[in-house]
Amino acid sequence: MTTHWILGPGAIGRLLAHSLASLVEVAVIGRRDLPSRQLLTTPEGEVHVQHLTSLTAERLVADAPEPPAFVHITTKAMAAEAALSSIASVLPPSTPLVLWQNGFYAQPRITQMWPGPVLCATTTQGAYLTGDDGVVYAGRGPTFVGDLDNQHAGSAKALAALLSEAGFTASAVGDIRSRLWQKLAVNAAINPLVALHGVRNGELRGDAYSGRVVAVVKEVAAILAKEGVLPPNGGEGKAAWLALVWQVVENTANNKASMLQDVEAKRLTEREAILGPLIERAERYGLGCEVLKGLNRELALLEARF
Ligand SMILES: NC(=O)C1=CN([C@@H]2O[C@H](COP(=O)(O)OP(=O)(O)OC[C@H]3O[C@@H](n4cnc5c(N)ncnc54)[C@H](OP(=O)(O)O)[C@@H]3O)[C@@H](O)[C@H]2O)C=CC1
Ligand SMILES: CC(C)(CO)C(=O)C(=O)O
Repeated sequence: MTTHWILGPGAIGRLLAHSLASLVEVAVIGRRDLPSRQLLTTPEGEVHVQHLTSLTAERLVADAPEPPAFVHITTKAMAAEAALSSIASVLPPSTPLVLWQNGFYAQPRITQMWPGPVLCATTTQGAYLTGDDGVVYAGRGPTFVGDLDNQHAGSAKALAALLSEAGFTASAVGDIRSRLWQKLAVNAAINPLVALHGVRNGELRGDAYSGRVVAVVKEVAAILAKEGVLPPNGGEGKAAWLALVWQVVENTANNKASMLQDVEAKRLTEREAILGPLIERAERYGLGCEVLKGLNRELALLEARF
């Protein structure tokens, strides 16, 4: 049996571990010990119990086990590089990595520094933790896999096939870069506003926030046009981005977005991975991004109080 290491035993990491465990050998690696008896609550409310091999990075490095076929990095975006460094000494440099982060921060950095294949996965599967021994699989959604330079189509295809067998709806794609930016655009329009104002996604439709959503999308659409990311669904410019954002707001109206959950738990948000790349590109292309900068500043001030 091949082995997959899952580095970052959070919501997505544990969902992945539960899903893959019957097909490949799985080890979940974190910063602290977790119980091996783990619960998964399905979207239909069924509870499955599974024993997962879980160990700390420190213990893994001390044991120096046989190298894995894949390492999935399932930390938050800003933690991905530190997590990888913590186990890099026991990884052959040719080990394929799979990055599951939102945003466009970890992906280009790790692709540039890691000698082996680096696949990126973008998913709309939804999951959240209920403690050290439980994860709720909150909603099903597609997963796309590919690498930023389109050099590893074979690995992406093999991984997508395995993920599909494990119950994900996964496809290998040749445009993962655009898909990551597309998700980032939606996250930039929704997450900071709901996190700052403590509201569910659907409330963005009201008069208090809708103008601010439009203002964010206007800046994002201009930046992505310069970046060469095509507007979604074959549409044109800002209108197409806005239509996508309102569609996601509608579909997730009752959601507490991930950034709001982070703020409520007083955890650092993924603002640097979502707003950061947009602001950096805007500055590179000489475009205004005062709205994005303002949101970033407000979030930074909020985080400073944690
Ligand atoms: N949850 C979801 O529904 C979705 C999440 N995503 C994306 O997936 C990524 C992960 O999100 P999610 O699973 O929700 O996040 P979580 O916060 O639930 O999980 C992150 C995990 O990473 C661990 N971690 C942090 N630093 C390290 C380290 N140095 N070494 C090992 N483990 C570490 C944390 O452990 P500790 O307890 O020690 O802090 C935690 O278990 C994010 O980029 C998110 O945007 C994408 C789509 C959906
Ligand atoms: C699409 C959205 C905004 C759904 O809540 C999301 O991806 C998130 O919460 O991070």
